Amino acid sequence: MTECAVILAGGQASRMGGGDKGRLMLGDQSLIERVIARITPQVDAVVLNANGDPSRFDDLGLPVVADSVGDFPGPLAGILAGMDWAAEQGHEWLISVAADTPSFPRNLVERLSQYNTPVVLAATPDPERGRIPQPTFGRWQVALRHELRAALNDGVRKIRQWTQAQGETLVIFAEDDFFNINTPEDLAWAEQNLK
Ligand SMILES: Nc1nc2c(ncn2[C@@H]2O[C@H](COP(=O)(O)OP(=O)(O)OP(=O)(O)O)[C@@H](O)[C@H]2O)c(=O)[nH]1
Repeated sequence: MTECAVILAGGQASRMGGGDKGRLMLGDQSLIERVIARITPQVDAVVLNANGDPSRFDDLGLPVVADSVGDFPGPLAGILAGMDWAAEQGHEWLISVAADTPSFPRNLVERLSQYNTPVVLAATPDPERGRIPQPTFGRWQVALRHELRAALNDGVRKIRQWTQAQGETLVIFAEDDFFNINTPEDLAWAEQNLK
């Protein structure tokens, strides 16, 4: 079974002051270069989800797909864009990862693919809440795209509002694997703590 992945880079990065968050440098590589390097060995094909002029990503050598629903509707629309691309390419399953999370697990796809339920999400352990879903990191059955499109057209925006209705499976990973970079302070922390 072939797996493909979408890198979600379609946000506005407002907490970072705008622009493409994935282009921020962390050490000698940008966030998105780190994400590409980490996901590529885990799947058969990778597509980038971003809005605006796609030619600004030409140097990355990946196909680029934009959101097809509204203006900045959130990552669920990026997952739909990835699913539509996956369907065109003949893939049955799609992995999603976020462009602002440079150190996600190297065994992400292996772990998520152990479950054959239509939606499988990564989660991290939490002493109080038990687990915290990381809903931009998931494995999605591409055939769900028609239902997802309908939900987005109905105004659904929160990923888990939709995934819980699909009977999501949560897979627990180690606590610090999904540190994501939202603010300049996060980037400074990552420069000190992430390799
Ligand atoms: N396709 C798509 N992806 C999005 C959208 N908004 C956020 N994302 C992606 O979802 C992930 C988490 O994004 P956030 O950090 O919550 O949002 P952001 O827009 O990147 O940053 P803020 O504006 O600071 O919240 C990142 O990979 C974003 O690129 C959107 O409207 N469309």
